[in-house]
Amino acid sequence: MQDLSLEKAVALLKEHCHRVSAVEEVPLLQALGRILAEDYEAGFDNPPFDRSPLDGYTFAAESTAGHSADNPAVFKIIGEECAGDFFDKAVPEGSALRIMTGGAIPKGCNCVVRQENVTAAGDKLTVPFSIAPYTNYCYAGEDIRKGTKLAKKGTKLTAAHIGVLASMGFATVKVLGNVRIAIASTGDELLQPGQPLAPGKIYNSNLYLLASRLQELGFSPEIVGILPDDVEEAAKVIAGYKDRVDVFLTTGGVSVGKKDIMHGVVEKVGQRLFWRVSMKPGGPALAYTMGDTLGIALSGNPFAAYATFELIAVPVLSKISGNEKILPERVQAVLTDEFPKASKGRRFIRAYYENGKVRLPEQHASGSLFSAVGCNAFVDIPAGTGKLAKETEVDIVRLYRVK
Ligand SMILES: Nc1nc2c(c(=O)[nH]1)N[C@H]1C(S)=C(S)[C@@H](COP(=O)(O)OP(=O)(O)OC[C@H]3O[C@@H](n4cnc5c(N)ncnc54)[C@H](O)[C@@H]3O)O[C@H]1N2
Ligand code: MOO
Repeated sequence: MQDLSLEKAVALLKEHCHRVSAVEEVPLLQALGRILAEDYEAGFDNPPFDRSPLDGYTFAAESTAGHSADNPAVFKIIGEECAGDFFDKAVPEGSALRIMTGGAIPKGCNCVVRQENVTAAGDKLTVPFSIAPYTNYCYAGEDIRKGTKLAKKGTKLTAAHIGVLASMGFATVKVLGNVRIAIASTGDELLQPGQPLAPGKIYNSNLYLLASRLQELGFSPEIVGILPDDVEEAAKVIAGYKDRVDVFLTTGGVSVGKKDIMHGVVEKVGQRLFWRVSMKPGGPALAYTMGDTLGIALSGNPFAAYATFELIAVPVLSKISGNEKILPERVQAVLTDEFPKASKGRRFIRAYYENGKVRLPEQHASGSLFSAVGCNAFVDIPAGTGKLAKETEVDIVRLYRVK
């Protein structure tokens, strides 16, 4: 089988997506972290009425013109209004209404004075100063004007979004349907963090990296754990997910080593779609179908797993979920550092992109993860490229929201 280009590999996987998830309507309190399936717009001004920001008195400010401590303005208090009440009559000139914070300012009034600054005795209010119209006055729509775009389709809902949607009366929201994803790592060398380190062993970082990245992208993967380097055993576990998940994601065991079990697993559980993609890192990526489930088996090297996850798996997850926002974005940028190695084949290197410029860390090995921290892009280096000098214009793949 000839190596496929990255684009062809992604296209092949997309052709085999059997399920595109349906939009769900969920109660607002269950929507945190979910992805909006449509744009949300304000249907009314919020607050819906002009209101008081203080506990005090409201009246027509004009009646205080020219008044002072020596010559205070005097009003007749004709009633009171708390937040939630609605005083539906107009307040006549020379009259005032006691009002609490959040109360609707009635007709005939256009200011509020703090109760500490005035004197009330029986129904007589004494105001020892003059006050300009619309002082201490909150307008309807001060927070959100009718028609404001509250959140766009594809937004991952944060606590603040949920609060805003609640303030606009939405009891439920339409979100993209959940994509069912299971994730496992393969390798007898792997230990779970928390276990004591032992000779020849390493900790399983891939599963933590990719499961977390999936969550960043708005997915909730099922964590399968570590599968042993044993075809029978691994195949048994993976076959248990057939048709139960949309995507079964693994790392490791896809190259040509003695323990590279995923080839044997695929023979047992499904049909191979491709093996090997013309790229570094992660070239030995393997993909298969298992009934309606897509299997994506990425290389074990942590940076290879990360890069191929973004470049191969994310476009597929974008298609299944209907969330185009998570797709890596292609832009051009100018290198601020040199990359001294020639690239025989197509290569993706980690980078930090900002304002048209792209910086490179020192370490680029597939087995090194640390230097990817803080990176937010990959440089896409075409096959047959020599050393890259500073100031070279390069193609960049920007990752979704990695800051
Ligand atoms: N003779 C050849 N050897 C290799 C080739 C080749 O073409 N011919 N390809 C190399 C390339 S490129 C890659 S990439 C790796 C891919 O190997 P596998 O995907 O089979 O992955 P493993 O062998 O299982 O692991 C590779 C490496 O990564 C470490 N690893 C694995 N899983 C994890 C994990 N969950 N967390 C952290 N680190 C992990 C593993 O211990 C190995 O060091 O093959 C090359 N070999
Ligand atoms: O993907 Mo391997 O990690 O290309 O060397």
